[in-house]
Amino acid sequence: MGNLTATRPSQPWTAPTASDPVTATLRLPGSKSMTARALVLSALAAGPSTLARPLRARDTELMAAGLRGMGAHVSISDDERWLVRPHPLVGPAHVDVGLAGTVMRFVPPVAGLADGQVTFDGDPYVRTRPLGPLIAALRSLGVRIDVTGSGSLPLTVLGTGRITGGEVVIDASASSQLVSGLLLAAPRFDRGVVVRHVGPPVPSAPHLRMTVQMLRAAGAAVDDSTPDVWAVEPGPLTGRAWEIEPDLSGAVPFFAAALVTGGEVTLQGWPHSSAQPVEQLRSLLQRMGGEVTLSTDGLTVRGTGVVHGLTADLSDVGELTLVLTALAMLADSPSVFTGVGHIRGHETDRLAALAREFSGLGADITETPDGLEIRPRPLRGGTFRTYQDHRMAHAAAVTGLAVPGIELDDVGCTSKTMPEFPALWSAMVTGK
Ligand SMILES: O=C(O)C1=C[C@@H](OP(=O)(O)O)[C@@H](O)[C@H](O)C1
Ligand SMILES: C=C(OP(=O)(O)O)C(=O)O
Repeated sequence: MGNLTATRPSQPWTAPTASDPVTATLRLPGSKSMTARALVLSALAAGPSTLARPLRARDTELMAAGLRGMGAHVSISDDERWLVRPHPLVGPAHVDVGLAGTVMRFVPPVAGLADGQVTFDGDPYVRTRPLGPLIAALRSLGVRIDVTGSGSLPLTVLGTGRITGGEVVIDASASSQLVSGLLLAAPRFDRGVVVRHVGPPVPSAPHLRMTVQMLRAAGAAVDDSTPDVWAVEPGPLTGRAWEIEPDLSGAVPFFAAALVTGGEVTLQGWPHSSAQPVEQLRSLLQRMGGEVTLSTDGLTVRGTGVVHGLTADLSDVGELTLVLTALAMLADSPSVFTGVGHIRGHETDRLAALAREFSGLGADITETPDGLEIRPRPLRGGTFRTYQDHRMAHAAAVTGLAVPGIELDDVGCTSKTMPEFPALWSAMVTGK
């Protein structure tokens, strides 16, 4: 385990401990997943688009820069409203994917539609994240790709301005993004696409539903009525005004603070109908002892200060595993999480990282092939390494509410999806 060296200087941080129940009303940044999809669909559309309240963070800025490098006009100077004016896509260009799964998997299909060469690379660790099935699928749909390194990245897409498309079989058990990437660009393929998944289950079903929903909102004809098969008709995408919802996964550590401290946290600006898995989250937090309500004020989570253990298959919501693990550490009974073997291929091997760092604080935690088993017992303060993983930092922050002296080696990794995390968190905990 252990990520390769990052270029960004690390930012040590001591997680604040809560002396009182946390009470906060928060306005949080936009959804990473919606911002990424809206940028891609807008760059491929026939007319201009706007993104209201997008996420400004490393992943989405890299997405904007990647599309801009291929010729799209993407203006992100206004925090509240980004503008995208499509323009014929051309190479040569270089796309820095950082550590972003969305950029590494959504942009290569777009590059196949560009006329010219587009090179891709990113942080050292991203080269280990699964990409092979997407490369193979794109090749079988008519895209020329040179893999120049020993793994999947770095690579060069030799775009010709068009992709034939058609039927393709893919094993997307490592990441739903392998399918989303193909679908988002597919309306612009000559024959559209029929993607058939064959293999162990595809994780993150809600993210695939978001892809289909946003494609349809942009005017694409998508058939997802057969399990594990997605068909996208060729046709123009329309430019539109995208309303980006607050990021639910980014809100989860704040909601967890309500459970741990017996407080109340409200996320403002939550829509009545959401593209994110709010019902799954509600059920998980309620089973752990929280109360989740939606009102005109927003989405509110209340806790009692007593957290219950949880046995759950988290395959739909793998990115929540880290904060739920922190909650499970503070629970009144054991927890068993399954269905998340694929998060070993996220920003770091998350199961190994969680087991290692929580063990270092005195936890009784066992890593299984596809999950974790946690038997709560008192934890002690100590160093918690984050491995460039924003959600490891979120987990450590939640633990620090109840355990004094949790020292993160680097909280700067939260810039991947929420640069303001340390400031927002400290303000919420200290009430200042
Ligand atoms: O499509 C998306 O926006 C995402 C899909 C999921 O990826 P995996 O299916 O690889 O888990 C999720 O974990 C990631 O944070 C965002
Ligand atoms: C898995 C995640 O990110 P990525 O989009 O880089 O896969 C995540 O944000 O938890």
